[in-house]
Amino acid sequence: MVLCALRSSSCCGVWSRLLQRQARGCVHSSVHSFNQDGIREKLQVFPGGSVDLLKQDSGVAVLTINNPSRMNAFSGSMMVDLEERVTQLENWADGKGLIVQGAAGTFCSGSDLNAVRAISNPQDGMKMCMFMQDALTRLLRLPLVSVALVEGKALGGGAELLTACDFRLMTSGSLIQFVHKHMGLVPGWGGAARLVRIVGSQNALKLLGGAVKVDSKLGCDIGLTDGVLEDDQEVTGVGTSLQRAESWLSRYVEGPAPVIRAAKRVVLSGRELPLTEALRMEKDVFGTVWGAPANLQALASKSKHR
Ligand SMILES: CCC(=O)SCCNC(=O)CCNC(=O)[C@H](O)C(C)(C)COP(=O)(O)OP(=O)(O)OC[C@H]1O[C@@H](n2cnc3c(N)ncnc32)[C@H](O)[C@@H]1OP(=O)(O)O
Repeated sequence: MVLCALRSSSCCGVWSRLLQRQARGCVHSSVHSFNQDGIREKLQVFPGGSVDLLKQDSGVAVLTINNPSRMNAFSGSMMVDLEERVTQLENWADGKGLIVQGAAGTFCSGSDLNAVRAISNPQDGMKMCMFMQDALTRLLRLPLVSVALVEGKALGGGAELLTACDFRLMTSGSLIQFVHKHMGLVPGWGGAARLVRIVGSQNALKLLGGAVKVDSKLGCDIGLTDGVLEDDQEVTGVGTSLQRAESWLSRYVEGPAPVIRAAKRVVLSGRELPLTEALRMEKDVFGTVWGAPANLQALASKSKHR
């Protein structure tokens, strides 16, 4: 993953502290007394559905939230699945891009309400929340350019999930809604913190406080959505939504994997670190591409950028 790959090139500062936490396997391990194995066991008690990963030769993987009979709600075992898929992606050295989608034409309806009812005590709720914060923080920090493909509905935790990608595409009939207020909740999977960074605090407060239904137009207007795809049924001859999402993503992942992954790393450090630390990190990442094969090949070809 991004942090693992940078381990050798940085030994101080904020990243170092993050690296130490990551090395212990969890974003929260040094913040809360958080026993990941304990919560994993509790989550496995609520089975159903799966989170499926397809790694393609193109360097673009597809992660599918798959529980169609419950509108792709996250069962407990799917939360564990998600964390395991993120680990697989962290270890995928050739990867460049990631598309996160829901199965059967809808994105994700959040937590499985059956599991939510069964673990409604605050202690277990907070453990689940820390587990998902960890998995989604690591998803966002992957050295892959990631895009959420939103078809149908993204509700509650489903809306939080899409904020853990670099970009969001919506099909024209799709809807994003942070319904937490209607459930007597606020986001807990890190969705509020990420939303503020994407749309700013004013818009984030409107979306959370009003449980506003965000269609593709509003999504584009406030910067939550990066592109709109026609619904599959409205389109003939231009492929499925997934194919169109792959086509949209292709311009950002075209080229050698080390360069694309380096681009994600410098953006990530710019987004997450104080300037001095980000500059140090940028220098370290720069050192991994300067004089490397892609750089030497470009110099030898005397390329022009017309
Ligand atoms: C982190 C905090 C959270 O995420 S709290 C959870 C927030 N999410 C919700 O409250 C979603 C509640 N569900 C809904 O509003 C509707 O089911 C939506 C998604 C709009 C779909 O409506 P509609 O197209 O009419 O289908 P439907 O209601 O018949 O649903 C089909 C079956 O799916 C189920 N389902 C749906 N969402 C969930 C969920 N989050 N957890 C568990 N089950 C869910 C429905 O109960 C329904 O099942 P069944 O066919 O009645 O057995």
